[in-house]
Amino acid sequence: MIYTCTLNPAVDYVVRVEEFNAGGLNRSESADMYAGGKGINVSRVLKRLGSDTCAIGFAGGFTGEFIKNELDREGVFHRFTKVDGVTRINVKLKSSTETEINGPAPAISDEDANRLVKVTSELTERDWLHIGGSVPSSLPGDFAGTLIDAARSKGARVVVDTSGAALKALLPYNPFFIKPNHHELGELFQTDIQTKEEAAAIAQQLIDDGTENLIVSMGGAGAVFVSKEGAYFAESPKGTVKNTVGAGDSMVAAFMAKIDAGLQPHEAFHWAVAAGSATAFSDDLCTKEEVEEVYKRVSVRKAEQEGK
Ligand SMILES: Nc1ncnc2c1ncn2[C@@H]1O[C@H](COP(=O)(O)OP(=O)(O)OP(=O)(O)O)[C@@H](O)[C@H]1O
Ligand SMILES: O=P(O)(O)OC[C@@]1(O)O[C@H](CO)[C@@H](O)[C@@H]1O
Repeated sequence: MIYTCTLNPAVDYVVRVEEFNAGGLNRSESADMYAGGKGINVSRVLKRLGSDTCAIGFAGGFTGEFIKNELDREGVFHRFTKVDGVTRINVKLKSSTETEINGPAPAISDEDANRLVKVTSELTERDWLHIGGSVPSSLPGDFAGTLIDAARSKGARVVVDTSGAALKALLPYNPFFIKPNHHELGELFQTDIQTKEEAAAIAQQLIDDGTENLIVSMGGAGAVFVSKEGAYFAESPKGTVKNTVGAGDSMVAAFMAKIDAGLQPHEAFHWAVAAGSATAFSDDLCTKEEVEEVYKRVSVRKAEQEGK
């Protein structure tokens, strides 16, 4: 079972405004609400791809109920730790550009935090623990590490999808898989990554330090995969981009689903890029059929090794 842990879930409120006028009254043409947050997106895609998954994390208030109802509607198992506060609403404004306003997390009590640690300590060596997204500021700084220790002590495989200081703090846990985008990877090394070759060279340093598999996503420019077996480059297929929210999460879901199904990592990478692009080309997250169609249009090649 692939457990996804979203410490700070959200209702994603997606509004479309033809021409956004900052400081004026805008009327939206459409407004849609989705159960959001990185782990929740990953679980929704895993379910669509046919993998066993369960979403965990903290949820509270009417927004927490909305998320649970939506997951029930899609048949996604969940086991959230109920908190007293209200789960946030994140505004995703689609106009000529995409603007995001992500809300703050509700306060999490020590008792609720301990209840979630107990859930991850019940995993087994057949399970995965994916931890994604921002960490509520009321939690201890090393909370995600505590969850990882609890899951690892039972033999579970750990995947981390955070950024900035949170990602830096979790790298010493040697995750099985991480997927920063090129900005997030550059931020870790205080550099600006422009090309796939630069991304691969920096990713290699993290592999040398103990991360097992790493995808660097680069939006419409494609992605890079690095492991001990070498580096691969993928080109994103062309298409009409409707929504990139959750494109990265779709990649993570497809990579885990295909590894869990026994595929080689570079093959799972090919599916990951297809899932990311399939989500970018649809209004909501990708479906299995969309991923299969886009897969045929993704090209992956092994990177030349230096000196060859
Ligand atoms: N314009 C695009 N055209 C085609 N594919 C795209 C485009 N933008 C994103 N993708 C696909 O989605 C993947 C992930 O995109 P990106 O690098 O933006 O991830 P991200 O920053 O983690 O996204 P998010 O945090 O919004 O989920 C890319 O590697 C690519 O496969
Ligand atoms: O504020 P965080 O936790 O970093 O990111 C949350 C979020 O932007 O990530 C998902 C897309 O990856 C959205 O569903 C959600 O709103």
